[in-house]
Amino acid sequence: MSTAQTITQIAESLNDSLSLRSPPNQANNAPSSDPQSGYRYAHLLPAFPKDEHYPPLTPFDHIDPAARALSHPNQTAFLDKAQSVIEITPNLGTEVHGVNLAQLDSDGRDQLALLIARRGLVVFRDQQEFIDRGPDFYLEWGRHFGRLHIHPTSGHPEGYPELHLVYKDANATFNFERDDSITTTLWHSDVSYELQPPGVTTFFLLSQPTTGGDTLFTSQISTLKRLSPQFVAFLKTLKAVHSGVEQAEFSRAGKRGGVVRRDPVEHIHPLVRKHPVTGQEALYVNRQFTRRIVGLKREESDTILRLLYDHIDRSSDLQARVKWTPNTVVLWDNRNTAHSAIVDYGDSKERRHGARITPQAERPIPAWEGLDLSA
Ligand SMILES: O=C(O)CCC(=O)C(=O)O
Ligand SMILES: [Fe+2]
Repeated sequence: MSTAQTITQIAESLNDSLSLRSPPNQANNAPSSDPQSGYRYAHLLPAFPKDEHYPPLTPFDHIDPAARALSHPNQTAFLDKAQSVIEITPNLGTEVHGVNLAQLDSDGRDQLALLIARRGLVVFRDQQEFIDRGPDFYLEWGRHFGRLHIHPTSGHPEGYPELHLVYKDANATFNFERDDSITTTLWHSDVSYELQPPGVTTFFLLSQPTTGGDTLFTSQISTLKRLSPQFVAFLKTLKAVHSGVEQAEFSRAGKRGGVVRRDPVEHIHPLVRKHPVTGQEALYVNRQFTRRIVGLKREESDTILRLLYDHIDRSSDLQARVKWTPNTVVLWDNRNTAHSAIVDYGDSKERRHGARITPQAERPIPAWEGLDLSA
């Protein structure tokens, strides 16, 4: 596919609320008539081949990398030579300077997974080697943490369907959030409609705007803790439907003309899940994909979900905001955090181009063992 075709596809296919916002760091982000000419990461631009179709995902046994680090005599040995390790907020987020992710061995990656499980979000600065190693390395990196997910609708670099891209430039003119909502904030946990949603997730920007386009994170361990014990006890008895149907329909919609590589699925997950390694309990609902609480009347379900979404939206005191600098690589635990892009650079003609490596993890473990997920 030519660059021009690729970009046309992008404009046609902005398909998920995450997939099209965008900016560069190392490379050119200046507006030009052909934003792709001379672009350093042109080979990683999103493509939407129309002929891709995948069968349903099959269950698999997930062995959590963080569990392997528990028996290590020094569970944070990979940080021993760091220049600095800073807690971004008390509730979540650690920022690390002076550790080269591209050089982490298997033990180091396991320890990293454990830190991510504990802190929810870990931000690494100055990771040029990681980013420049390219897509084959990204896949090898991600496979350490779990089976790689192929996104059903988002753009990916040609030949690398496992890499999920976010992208916006002067020619990608429309944007789901700004079109039909008063806010671009959309808290979510990635692809929570899958039976085995992602765990340790890696995300970085190849290009970024001069200002704006930060990413928000929140701790779902902390949002849960804010609720009264009585209410939490009730929530633990509940399970909810998470759906990929609207995302697929959005992609299929004529005006965007995007792809649906895998038929959309819905799965039922506990409202409160337990982390397989830390045992910590986290709220597991999100505005983007959670649709209804099983067994409750519609009004009851709507009211409880709205309460929880409002709580997540408003809890700035439980959130961290990542400001992107060139060569930053961010990792989060998709099981106990939620995040949102911030599309405040919408009028800018600059490019924002990000890549996500998305290993799947276990089927969510209910915090209350008695919860029956079979029905
Ligand atoms: O673009 C961002 O800041 C976040 C994108 C996102 O939500 C994702 O890739 O999962
Ligand atoms: Fe996301």
